[in-house]
Parts: sequence; C-alpha cells; structure tokens
Amino acid sequence: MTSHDLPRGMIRATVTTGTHEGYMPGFGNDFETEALPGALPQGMNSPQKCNYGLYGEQLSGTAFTANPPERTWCYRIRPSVKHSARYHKIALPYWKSAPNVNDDVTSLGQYRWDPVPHSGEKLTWLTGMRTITTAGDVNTQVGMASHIYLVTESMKDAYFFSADSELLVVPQEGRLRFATELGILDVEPKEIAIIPRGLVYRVELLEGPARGFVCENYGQKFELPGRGPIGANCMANPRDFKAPVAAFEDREVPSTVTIKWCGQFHETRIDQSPLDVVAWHGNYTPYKYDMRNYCPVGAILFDHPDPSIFTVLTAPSGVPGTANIDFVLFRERWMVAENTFRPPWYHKNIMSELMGNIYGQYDAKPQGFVPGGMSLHNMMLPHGPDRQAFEGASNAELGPEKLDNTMSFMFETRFPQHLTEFAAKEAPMQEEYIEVWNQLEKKFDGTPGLK
Ligand SMILES: O=C(O)Cc1cc(O)ccc1O
Ligand SMILES: [Fe+2]
Repeated sequence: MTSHDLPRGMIRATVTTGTHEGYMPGFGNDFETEALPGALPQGMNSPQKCNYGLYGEQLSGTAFTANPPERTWCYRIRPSVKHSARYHKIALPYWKSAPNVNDDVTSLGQYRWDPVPHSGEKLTWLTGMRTITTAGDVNTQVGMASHIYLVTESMKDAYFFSADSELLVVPQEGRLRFATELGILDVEPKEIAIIPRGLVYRVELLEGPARGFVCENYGQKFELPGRGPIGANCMANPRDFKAPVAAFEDREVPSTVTIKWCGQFHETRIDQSPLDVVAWHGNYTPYKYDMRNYCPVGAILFDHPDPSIFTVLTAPSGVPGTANIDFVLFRERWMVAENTFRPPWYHKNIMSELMGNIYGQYDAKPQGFVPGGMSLHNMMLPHGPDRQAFEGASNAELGPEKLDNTMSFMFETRFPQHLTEFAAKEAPMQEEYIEVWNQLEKKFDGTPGLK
C-alpha cells in the first residue's frame, strides 16, 4: 500500500516498499511508530507539553502489575474522554455473550453446519455478527464465544470497541480492513487478525461479500504456546506476526462509537473520528498473521500426535497447560507415518472443539465439512473419522502423501460450548450429521490382529 491508497484525512509516515508495507514484525514486541515526525516523546511518556499539541494517554491491556504488563502509550489529537458522550443501550440481537444457556436448545451433541449464507441484507461488522456458541462467563472474564460474520458493507463514521474481549478473526471469504486507533490491518483468507480488548476501530469491506469466523476471548490474552522440546523454531514464528504502523484521521463528522460491555451494547455520539492517534509506543497492539507461514511439526515415523502440536496461539486459563482457548491450525503437510492410521483417532475430550473449514478437505471428514462450514464436538462427546475416512486410511498403501489444498482450524476451550438459538434454529445445521458414524461396521473377528 502507498499513502495514495489511504482514505482522505489519513496520513501515514512509514511508507516502505515490499510485502510487509505498513507493518512492524514481531510478537508482543515493544514497538514505536509515529505518523508525523517528532510526534512521539523520547525518553519519557508524559512531557509537560506534547509536540503538535497532542494529548498523552495510556491504554492498559493487563493489570498494571501483571508480568509482563501490556500497555501502549498513545499521543492523540483528543483524549478518549472526548470520544465518549452519554451512552445509550442498543440491540444487536445476534451477538450473544456467555452465559447464554437456552432451555429449549440442546448443546449436548455432535453438530455440523453448512456455511451460513449471505442473505442479501446489508450487514456491517456489527449487524452481521452471528454468535454460534458461548462458553464460560463474560462477567468473570473466562471463556469465549464463537461467531460467524457476514459483512456486505463498511462501517461509515461508525466505530466500535469491545471492553469484554479480544477478537481473533479468521476470514474465509472477502477482504476486510480494520482501521484501528493504532493503525491499519488489511486481512484476507489464510490470514488472521487479533484485535485487543478496548481498542477502537472501524471495519471496512475491501472486497465482498465477506464471511469468516471469530473467536471472542473473554479471558487472558492470546500468546504463543510454550514450545517445549520442539525448541526455538517452527510452528508460528514470532517475526511473522505484524503490528500496524501509526495512522490517524483528523476528521470532524458526526460519528457513533458502539461499545460491547458485559455482554450489552451501548452507543455514544461524537463529532469526530476517534482514530486520532498520531504516534504510539508499547506492547499492547492489534496484529495479523499469515497462516501460510505456519510451519507444522508432526509424526515422522509412526502414530498420530495430539493436535496441540498445531497450536498457533493459546489463551491461558490460569490452570497450567489447560487453555481457556487454543487456536489450532490443520494446514497443508506431508503424511509419512508408517504402519499408522493417519487421520485423527476416535476420541473423547474434556476440551470442547469448535472447528471451521477455510478451504479444501479435512482428513477426518472428506465429505460434508465444507469451506465456510463448522462443526462442534462438545465436552466429552465422542467423535472421529467418518466411515469413508476410516476405510480409506485403514486400507491405504502407505507412502509419503501430501495433504494439499487444506486449511481448517479449531477453537478448543476447556469450557463446554452452548449453542445459541441462531445456531440451533436458524443456521444451516446438518440434521443428519451424527449419521456419519452409522456405517462404521463391527469388524471384530475374535482372532488377534497379527500380520
Ligand atoms: O476432532 C478433530 O478432528 C480435531 C482433532 C484432530 C487431531 O489430529 C487429533 C485430535 C483432534 O481432536
Ligand atoms: Fe477432536
């Protein structure tokens, strides 16, 4: 992107060439960036007067005393209190928060959905959000929600922030721009974006219609998983995460800011764009990641490891090794294990598994789990390959085989996931999904399976 592509009123100082224009590499780095020369104070955070008449303001994403603390210092045209008038409650009836347990909706089950179709209705990031599951409790900051977004138009002079959650965005179709207080993130399928709690932004449609998945994390922030014996390299490498450079708008037009707060939505009317941060420094930022950079590590002799080897990001729950959410990626990779049933094994899991297909075919479900579709295998409910996958994998001539053109993911949480009414009654649920295991035959013949 060059400065010529930017919307009117938007100024950007750091314009470079190459593929990572407008972004700074690294996960959780202490970044600094300014859209006007000298806008960022040096050597201190709170000078008596900031350059250009800017106001200094800190955005804290962790408790002050967390280790490490995450916060960003913003130097802005107006302090955030000027982007906040009286709030009044508004309804966004399809965006639900936990706890959301409906007596007439059953969540105990294995479920699968076809892609939620676009309806022809004009929908923005806010009106197009459709909650599928909720888990935990937004008020106590544990758990998550999964959503599908359907976006057909940009937010115009309208801004949003979630005090409840960090959002992990997984595009499946179309391209979106997140114009945030800290700069611009453009995302498309095969990429993800993470928008931190409290950060104000507007979502523009760059290419539509757009559909994708969102994991709304009520708990501790996503971080890179511990690598254990894998060591310093492979999986998601820190340098492949990109934070935006500073970009600001000096635009005085009647605007709205919507806030998600304890599961409710409130709107406030202001007279200017709140995206007025001219310079910032800190480690609390939005970021994006291209999943084509994910370097999978797997079985190179026999057996099928736990899917935790494919964890891109993990949000801790406070119990070591037991995530509030793991974001797990099943992408292209070579299968080489000898004398092995290669697809996922049959299993039951205390963690609840919400999966989505971005493109291609998933090895445990060659049919029916389609791009844009989702499945839910809830806490302790059995699942595994369908008959076609079982028969194919147990009779295959085993040589090195590439699983190509495939990208699915899992939002895995330690909490049971409850279906919304939308997921149970309006979304295209495959009523017959449970039957994919009906055809599995009894093969027991009473004799040892010796070769
Ligand atoms: O159920 C699934 O398809 C996800 C999954 C994949 C895998 O390789 C091992 C376990 C698991 O839950
Ligand atoms: Fe599973």
